Amino acid sequence: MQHDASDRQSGTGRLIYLVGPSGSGKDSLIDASRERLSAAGVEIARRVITRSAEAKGEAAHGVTAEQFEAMRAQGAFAMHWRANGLDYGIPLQVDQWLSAGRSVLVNGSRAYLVEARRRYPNLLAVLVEVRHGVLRERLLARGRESAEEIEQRLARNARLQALADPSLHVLDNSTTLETAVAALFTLLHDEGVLPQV
Ligand SMILES: Nc1ncnc2c1ncn2[C@@H]1O[C@H](COP(=O)(O)OP(=O)(O)O)[C@@H](O)[C@H]1O
Ligand SMILES: O=P(O)(O)OC[C@H]1O[C@H](OP(=O)(O)OP(=O)(O)O)[C@H](O)[C@@H]1O
Repeated sequence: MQHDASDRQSGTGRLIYLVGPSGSGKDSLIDASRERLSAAGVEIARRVITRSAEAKGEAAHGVTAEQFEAMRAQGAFAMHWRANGLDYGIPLQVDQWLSAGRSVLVNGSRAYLVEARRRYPNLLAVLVEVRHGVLRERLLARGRESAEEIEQRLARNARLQALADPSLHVLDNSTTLETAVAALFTLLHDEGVLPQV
């Protein structure tokens, strides 16, 4: 089924497009917010990634490159991109949720933000940031990537930081996850995604 921009905006649901460098804590923030988001009626998109299912700390659906290409060719993705040597896809189900008036949180890509905004003009772009130096520590502590892959992620971050988009709402995750979760919910209330309390 083909969708155009007006189809994607027809519901009242809001796309919450969460971005930030690899290692800034997007997955951790999503996991720590999952129950509260669900209770508030916000859906969380499950990413499809060409990363092995055994990879630590990942709630995504791991597929082979061939499976990903077959899914893409069948139109299974609302959005997809390639980064860090991996393919990432966001299931088409996101569009059904939005059309039904449900807000949806997506773990997105900064490099894909312009295209995401073209498709979903009303999206809420949220940037998870950490203080200088923390990123390297977090990536090393996560222990999922090799030293070379970590350096590539840090270099990608340095390139993408230079393109910072002023419309991004910044959430700091340099301290505790609880602080970042609280900041996310404050933002969702302030932006009208969730009712004011
Ligand atoms: N506020 C925090 N304090 C300490 N460690 C954190 C915090 N947030 C995330 N981490 C840790 O940092 C690493 C990277 O987090 P992750 O959620 O995988 O980042 P991303 O999804 O952005 O790549 C993980 O090991 C995670 O446990
Ligand atoms: O254009 P960028 O903003 O750099 O984003 C590129 C990709 O990296 C991030 O994934 P994730 O944090 O899961 O990366 P990882 O594979 O290193 O965990 C993000 O969710 C994107 O899918």
